[in-house]
Parts: sequence; C-alpha cells; structure tokens
Amino acid sequence: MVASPGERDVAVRVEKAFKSYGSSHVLKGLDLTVLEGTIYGLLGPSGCGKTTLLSCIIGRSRLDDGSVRLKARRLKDVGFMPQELALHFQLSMQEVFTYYGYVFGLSDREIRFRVDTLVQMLQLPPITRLISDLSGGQQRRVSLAVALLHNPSLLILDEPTVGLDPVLSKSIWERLVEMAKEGKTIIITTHYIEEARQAHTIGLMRYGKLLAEDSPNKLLEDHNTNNLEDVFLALCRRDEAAKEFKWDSSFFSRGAAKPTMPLQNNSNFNTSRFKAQFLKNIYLLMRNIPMLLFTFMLPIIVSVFFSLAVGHDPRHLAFGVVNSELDNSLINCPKVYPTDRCIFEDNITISCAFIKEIQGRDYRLHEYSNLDNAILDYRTGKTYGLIHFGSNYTEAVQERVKLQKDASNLAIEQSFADLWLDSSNLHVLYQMQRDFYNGIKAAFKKILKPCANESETAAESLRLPITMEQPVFGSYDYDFSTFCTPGLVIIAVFYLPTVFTTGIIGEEKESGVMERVMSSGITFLEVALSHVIVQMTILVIQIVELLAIIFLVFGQPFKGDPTLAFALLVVVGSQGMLFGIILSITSKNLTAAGFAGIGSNFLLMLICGFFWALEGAHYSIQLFNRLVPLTQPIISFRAITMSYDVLYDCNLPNAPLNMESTIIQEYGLISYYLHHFLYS
Ligand SMILES: Nc1ncnc2c1ncn2[C@@H]1O[C@H](COP(=O)(O)OP(=O)(O)OP(=O)(O)O)[C@@H](O)[C@H]1O
Repeated sequence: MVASPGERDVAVRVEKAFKSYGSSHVLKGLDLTVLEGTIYGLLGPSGCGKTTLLSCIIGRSRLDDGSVRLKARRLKDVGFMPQELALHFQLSMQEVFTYYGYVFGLSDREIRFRVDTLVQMLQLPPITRLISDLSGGQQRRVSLAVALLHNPSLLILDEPTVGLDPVLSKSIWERLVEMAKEGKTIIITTHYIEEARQAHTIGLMRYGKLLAEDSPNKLLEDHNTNNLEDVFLALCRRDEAAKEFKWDSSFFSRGAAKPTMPLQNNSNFNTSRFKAQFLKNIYLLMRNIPMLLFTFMLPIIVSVFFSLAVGHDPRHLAFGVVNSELDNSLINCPKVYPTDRCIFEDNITISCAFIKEIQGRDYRLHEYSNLDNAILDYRTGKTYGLIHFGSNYTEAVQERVKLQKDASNLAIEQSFADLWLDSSNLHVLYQMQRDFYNGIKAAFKKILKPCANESETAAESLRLPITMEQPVFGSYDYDFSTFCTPGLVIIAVFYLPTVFTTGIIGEEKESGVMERVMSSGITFLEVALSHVIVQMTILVIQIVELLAIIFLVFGQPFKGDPTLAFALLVVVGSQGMLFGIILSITSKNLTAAGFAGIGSNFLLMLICGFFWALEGAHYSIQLFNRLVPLTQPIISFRAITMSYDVLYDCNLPNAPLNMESTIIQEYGLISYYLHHFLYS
C-alpha cells in the first residue's frame, strides 16, 4: 500500500462513500486518497461508478453517506473535463476559449497566452474553426484544453484519451506527468488499463468499491506480473471469492452524508462570468441563423395566418331559393328594390325584398323551380340552406300586417316562408341565422317606410317589443376574430419565450454544457440574468411585430392605452420565460421538455377562455380556470383592446370601492394592478 500520507499532502480524500440511484447502488463504501502533485488513475469497467464518484468529488452530486474532502477551496482551482464533450457546437474554438476564460476570470491577454500554449501542446487546429467542424478526436482535445485553460491545481479528467490516436494519447500523458511534477494533482479515468502505468497511483474499481489502490509498480510486483490487466483480473477473481458479504438495503439508508466542504465561488454574481454568459448567448444567437429567423418570423407568420384565417364570417355560401310567387325571381325581381313602394300597394312582390337583402349579404343563391330538387341539393350538402316562399306569400303578409289580430288563419299560415339551415357547422349556422334575421328585419323596414301613417303604426307594432341599446363594454359590430385576438396575442407572447428558453437551456442541459458550466462556477443568477436580457430584447421585437400586424395591418380594434398593453405583454412574456426555465430544469431531457411544453399548451389553451367564454366551461373547470397563468392576462388584454375607455376614464385610485371591484371583474386583475403601477 502507499505509505500513509500526512493530511497536508492529501489533495482529495473520499471516505466510506455511498451513493444510490433509486434501487441501484453505485458507490458502496468506497475509500480513495489522492496525494498532492500526483496522477491518480481510476480504472474500472463501464458502469462501475467512476463518473458518479468524480461528480461527487467536484460537488455536482451529493453522496448518500460518507465524505469527500478537497484541499482545493475554490471552484477555479479545479479543472473538470466531463466524459461527454459538453461544448457549444455552434461556437468557434476561439469563442469557447474566450467564454471559459471569462468564466474563470482570466484577462484577454491571459486567455491568448494560455490558448497559444494549449493549441501547441494538444496539436489543435486553427482556433477560428467551429467546434461542429472538428473531428471527434479534435473535439475531445478542445474539451481537455477547456479544463486546462485556467491552469488549475486539481484536474479531474473523465476519459480524456477516448478516441485519440495512441501517439497523441502518449503525448497527453507526458504533459500530465510534467504537470504533476509542477505540483498539480490529476485524477484521470480510463478504460485503457495499460496507459495508466504512468500514473503515480492506480485505483482499481469494481461494482462501486476499490479492489486496490497502490502504485502501478507495487501492484505488478505483488501479483508477480508485468501486465496491469492481469492484476485487475486477479483482483476481480479474489473479489468474486469474497462475495459472501451481502449488501443489504439497510446499508444504503444510513442517513445523510457527512457535510462536505463545498468549493467556494467567491460571489453569487461576478461581472466577468456574467459577461462570458451574455456574450456566449449573443454568439449562439448570431451563429444560429435559422433559429434567429424562426424567432422573428414566427410572430409574423402566426399573426398573418390568424388574421387571414380565423374569426371572419364565412362568405359566398351556396343557398337555395324556391319562390312560388314569381318564376325566375333572381332574374325577374327588380335589380334594386324600389324604396318608394309601400307594402300595401298592388303588384308588389315581398319575397323580392327579402331575396335582395340576402343577396346583399354575399350568398351564392341558386334558384329552383321545384322544392323537391332544392331539398335534395340541400340534403346532399350542395347548399347550406334553403328558403321557400309560398305562392300567396305577398297577399298573406299584406293581410297579416294590415289586419293583425283580425287576419285569417290561412293568411297567417301562408305568411311564413320556410327556412332550412345546415347545422353541421356551428359558426355557419349562427351566421345564417343572424343574416336571415337581420335581412328580414331590414327588408320589412324598407317596405314599411313609404306607407301612410296609419300603416306605419301597424308596421311598428310588428317589431319585437325590445330595444337594443348601445353596449357599455365592447361593440355589437365586433366579430369572432375580435374576441379571439387578445387570446392569440397573449398565448403567442407567453409561448414564444417558453419555446426559446426551453430550447436554449434544455439543449445546454442535454449536451452536458450546463453541468460543465455550473461546475466551472457560473451561478444560476448569472445564467438566468444573461438569458433574460437577451430574451427580453427578442420579446420586445416579437411584441411589436405581433401588435403591428394584428392592429395596424389587419385593423383589429384597439381602443385602450398602448403603454398599458405593452406592459401587460412584457409581464406575460416574463411568465412564459419563467415557465420555459422551469420546464427545462425539471424535464429529464429536451424531448421531455418539448412534450411537456406542447401538452401544457393544449391544456392551457382549452381552459384559458381564448376562444370560448370562461362562464361556458363545466363547473369543475370554472373552479380554477381563472387561476391558470393565461386567463387573467387574456381578460385584461381583451379589456384594454376592446373597451378600455371606461377603465381609462374613471380615475382608478379615487374610484368608489364598488367601481373598483367592477373594474377588477371586467378588466382583470393584471390590468388593474398595472394601471395602478403605471399611473398612480
Ligand atoms: N443520474 C442517474 N440516474 C440513474 N442511474 C444512474 C445515473 N447516473 C449513473 N447511473 C448509473 O450508475 C451506474 C454507474 O454509472 P457511472 O456513469 O458512474 O459509471 P462509469 O464507471 O463512469 O461508466 P463508464 O465508464 O461507462 O462511463 C450505472 O449503472 C449507471 O447506469
């Protein structure tokens, strides 16, 4: 065994380390000692727990039991090369080195000097090359160079020589030996047992514990061989024979690990690290032109397609007409219905007045001489509906209007036109009902107007006994698209940052870059803040695009205060960004984050009142649909765009209490508080 070292010479000491992932026990009471200024070769088959151990040593994972003690105190004293490449593939080597240089607080001059040395030592290609354009071996050497960049006193390298040609591996080992002579401590894992001969100490690991820990020469001597693989084989056989010791589960639930001194980071926020992170985000954005185009084109595409496709009244619908009181009425009715002829005059055809009104509402009318043929076409879906005027329609309506309660039963019966409407499409049905109701009302108004006074009274009595007053909120002229537009804007402004944030952070997490960056000392605050600044800039442009296209180009009504609308959208975008951060952090990988994002999008869209009144949802949904993050912003934005003038006029801070509660109900909490924030 290695002579028992004094505590001063120990760079890393792991004692009785236990670590499990669920029921899989990875580290099983492992002890390991690495002396300062030495190379420690950690050898073992795949899956024996080497990476897990390294992760616990640098503090990225916590032991379940046992302890890890490091002589190094600061994160910048440690250089870590993870097993996966963990590099930004879209960046150039120069940008990667600059990034990590700033992360470790190096000046531009120091970075240049270190990069020149490393390029020579690791035989790297010109540093202007993109990482994605390098070969696998070159990428691994860049990853190693990143770990060496800040000249740390403790180097932890997880399989640095995988995939490298033997000549280069040899030269890397020679350089590691030199570094150890300079006082650096190096822990290196490898599958290539023989290359570890150059290490000062070898730890042979199997099933989560060390079978032996000694100098290579001592191990060879003890086993009377000149081949390390034979040593490992002999130790494995001995381990098999000693398997009577059983690992029962109680062994792995021994309470919390002893506190391990964490590596210090100096501060939660550091300007150099923030600059590194911010510049890296800008580089990544500029390098990824398709993503940049997608980011800026998506709001335009969404708003244009929405404005063109959604909410407008269906037009040019095919509609059947059977007029038994006039042959070929589409041709024979007067082109413009005469406005000076009273309903009671002779030789007037009231059905023509209705047909003209319907034509004016943009229907494609097909006239049939035979009701059966018209019904057949309606039933086979060739027309959306059918109206039939009986042969005595005009006389019957005249008698009914003139005599009213004294009109004959026959006249009343014949004064009804028959209307069939296709109900398979709700929007089409509502529109046809509205058009026919309004058309007949308008036609009546026209043919009653030129009549003498007494007839006018009779005509007035035909009106429904109700008067529609001007609405306080909104307008009767708004169509379905006016109702849906605020929802679309809010959903877009929420989900655009969600997609972007999840993509950027999720990709960094998946590729191992986030792990590497965090173990290099970058804090969550620095990651989040640099991301927020870039994302906010993008968001502002996206909001302007959306608003300009929907409200300026397509002329959706906007009655309120643009500043309040903009402030509301920035709040919603920030919510979306936060949601993206939560999704990418909590999801196992980018695919899972994508699924969670799409799933939540569907769910939230259904219950947020985007295209259907919240009051129309089932009682169980109404218990919480106002609490989901999109609902209040949609209510608020709808209020701002459609009827904000009431809120704007009523000087909120001094409004009576009941007025405030009305406003909160009508305009949504967010408008209310934002208005207070901006104007009180
Ligand atoms: N996050 C995790 N969740 C669940 N199991 C894990 C996790 N990380 C590692 N493991 C499991 O722990 C065991 C040890 O993995 P580890 O990566 O430490 O092995 P290794 O010795 O480094 O292997 P290799 O040489 O192939 O990299 C493996 O069985 C692995 O599947």
